[in-house]
Amino acid sequence: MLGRLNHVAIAVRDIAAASKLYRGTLGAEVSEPEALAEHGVTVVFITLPNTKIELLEPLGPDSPIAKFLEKNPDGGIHHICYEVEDILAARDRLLNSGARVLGSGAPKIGAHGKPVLFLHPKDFNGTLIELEQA
Ligand SMILES: CC[C@H](C(=O)O)C(=O)SCCNC(=O)CCNC(=O)[C@H](O)C(C)(C)COP(=O)(O)OP(=O)(O)OC[C@H]1O[C@@H](n2cnc3c(N)ncnc32)[C@H](O)[C@@H]1OP(=O)(O)O
Ligand SMILES: [Co+2]
Repeated sequence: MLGRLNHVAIAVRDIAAASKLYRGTLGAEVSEPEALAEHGVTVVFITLPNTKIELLEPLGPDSPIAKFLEKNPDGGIHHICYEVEDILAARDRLLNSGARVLGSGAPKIGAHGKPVLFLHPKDFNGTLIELEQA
């Protein structure tokens, strides 16, 4: 079911400073910040030869990133995103297996304009998994 690793997401307090670090110190290609109010994040993507790094800064009062940073003050790896060929078939397979699909279970549109779903970290070795329609 799982396709390529689409991105690894890192929660940061200051996305401008983190972008400068990746662009300057690490010499990486970093996109411009994009506010995704419906997800409570400001996001940039760092393009790598084989995948991307997603930097996430809290946006708004109910951001999941703000809550994550309360427990992880220095930031850190927030989630990993796998591509799937058919996100609805993937969702149904996961639900049938007893795994928790977060939210209503209906995919939302993510930063790449594709449908995404999230799976509860407690069901997957303490790792928040995002699935994105390939
Ligand atoms: C979609 C746009 C963009 C894209 O790529 O396209 C993004 O990726 S946006 C990313 C931000 N959106 C989300 O993260 C949505 C999914 N997340 C959630 O629904 C929540 O954050 C959830 C359910 C993972 C946790 O929320 P909750 O309010 O329950 O917070 P708690 O601190 O109470 O967490 C409960 C429990 O889970 C552990 N936890 C929380 N976040 C993570 C994490 N990122 N990785 C691993 N574990 C996590 C937390 O420590 C708690 O464990 P406990 O042992 O009870 O302390
Ligand atoms: Co993501």
